[in-house]
Amino acid sequence: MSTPSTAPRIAVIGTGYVGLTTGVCLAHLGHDVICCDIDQRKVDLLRAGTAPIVEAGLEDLMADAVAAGNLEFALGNDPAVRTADVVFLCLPTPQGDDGSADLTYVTSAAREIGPLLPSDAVVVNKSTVPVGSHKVVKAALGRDDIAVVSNPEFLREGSAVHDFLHPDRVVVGADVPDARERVSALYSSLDTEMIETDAASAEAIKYASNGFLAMKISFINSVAALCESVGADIEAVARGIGTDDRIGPKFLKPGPGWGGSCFPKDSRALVSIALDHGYDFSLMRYVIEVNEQQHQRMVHKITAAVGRNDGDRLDGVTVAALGLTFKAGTDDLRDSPALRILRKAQQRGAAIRAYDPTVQGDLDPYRAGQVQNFDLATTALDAVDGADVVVVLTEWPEFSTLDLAKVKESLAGDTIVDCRNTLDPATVRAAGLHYSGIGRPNL
Ligand SMILES: NC(=O)C1=CN([C@@H]2O[C@H](COP(=O)(O)OP(=O)(O)OC[C@H]3O[C@@H](n4cnc5c(N)ncnc54)[C@H](O)[C@@H]3O)[C@@H](O)[C@H]2O)C=CC1
Ligand SMILES: O=C(O)[C@H]1O[C@H](OP(=O)(O)OP(=O)(O)OC[C@H]2O[C@@H](n3ccc(=O)[nH]c3=O)[C@H](O)[C@@H]2O)[C@H](O)[C@@H](O)[C@@H]1O
Repeated sequence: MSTPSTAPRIAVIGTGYVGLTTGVCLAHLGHDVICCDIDQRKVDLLRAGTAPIVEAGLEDLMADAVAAGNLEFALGNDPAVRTADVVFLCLPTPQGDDGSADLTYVTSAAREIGPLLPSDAVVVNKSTVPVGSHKVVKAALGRDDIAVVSNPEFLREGSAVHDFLHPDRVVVGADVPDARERVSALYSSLDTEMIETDAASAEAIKYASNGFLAMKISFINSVAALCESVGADIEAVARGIGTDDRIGPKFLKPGPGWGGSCFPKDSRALVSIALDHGYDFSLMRYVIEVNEQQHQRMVHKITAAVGRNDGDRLDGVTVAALGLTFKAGTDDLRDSPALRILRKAQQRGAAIRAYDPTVQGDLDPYRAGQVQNFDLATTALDAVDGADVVVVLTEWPEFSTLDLAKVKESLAGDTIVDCRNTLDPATVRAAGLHYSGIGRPNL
């Protein structure tokens, strides 16, 4: 795609999951984009044509956009922001000690770029930030002439490119109509619903979306627990309720509890935002509590699978953990339920031998720290060899086609705990193994 001569120049600050996807996709849509980051390793990889994250289709689109002359990468934000018409902030907003969102990355970048921006530039906040943050960003910029627009992002890791280019909606919130229109125009070639609103509502939409989705999963996990008690099958129940248009079939997959870089921090931030404004969002507090119970329920399943009682120690038990990322299709280990559950098993004395297709070879120090004290295997069967129990924690497709005869042969124990309902119980049983899933009847 060639760059139209009137194309706005876009600077994207932060090339993580959101920033890189945003930069690459906006360049793909024909805009003139420069992606900036302070991480030398990332910028070196990007300039060499390698995406630093696992994300379907991203590297190919990136190569096309670079070849078309629409996309560049820069170390640091100066001088890119000096000539930018629109600057996207795609910076981390991690959880602070009290559960609130930590805005430090966003405000320090805003303070840095404020004095550098040309007078007609617009700053777009794509990071997930508490309601009212547009005012905080504006104050940090220190510029009365620069409008701040909220344009929250709804992409999922693993399908980020698809989600960006085929969104259910694009939300653009600003208190200055002209700035809102300039940002909305960047998405004009997408066939989607545009939700144009004020900045505070746009910021609230993002937290309410993530909160609602987390609630849906906590709900289905609770129904799965009930199914186990009453002998019903959660797969049938989820199908039965999901066909009601008002409920919908998505986000009704039971599992080990929701995790990842956003739901855990955003659900807590929502509780914190509400409290700051005098409202006790008790529903959301329970959604979080149910999720924590779900992790604990998985540990109980592991304990039961090796013939121990609830609460017993797991000394002498080797757990073969299949999957470490917070879901399939991503290499992200941040707040992964798999890690939480395995750490709990470890605290009870279990040894962990883990396999994940994205946790291989030389890991960067952050990832290596996440899986510290795990024995890392290079194949699923290698992890299983001599273990006392197999626990499927991430729904990687390769686990649903495991050679169960070989598992049976090499496993010291006799049970697969399937925290993702990714295996067929009858096939597992036919291989001579016990099957323990989520909300599935024990036949
Ligand atoms: N990961 C996801 O799927 C989604 C994340 N979000 C939100 O988007 C925001 C960003 O999240 P991720 O992309 O996951 O974060 P990330 O941690 O993957 O990426 C952030 C990037 O910002 C860079 N950075 C930090 N300070 C900088 C500075 N001063 N100048 C330039 N670059 C700097 C870091 O080096 C890093 O590459 C967060 O608020 C998150 O809640 C929203 C939707 C989806
Ligand atoms: O703000 C964000 O960062 C993003 O958070 C989620 O995206 P993501 O964290 O990439 O992953 P999801 O696919 O939503 O899964 C989150 C967690 O819920 C779990 N999950 C999801 C769906 C389901 O039916 N059951 C279930 O247990 C997943 O395994 C995972 O642990 C949202 O889906 C995105 O819309 C949002 O932009």
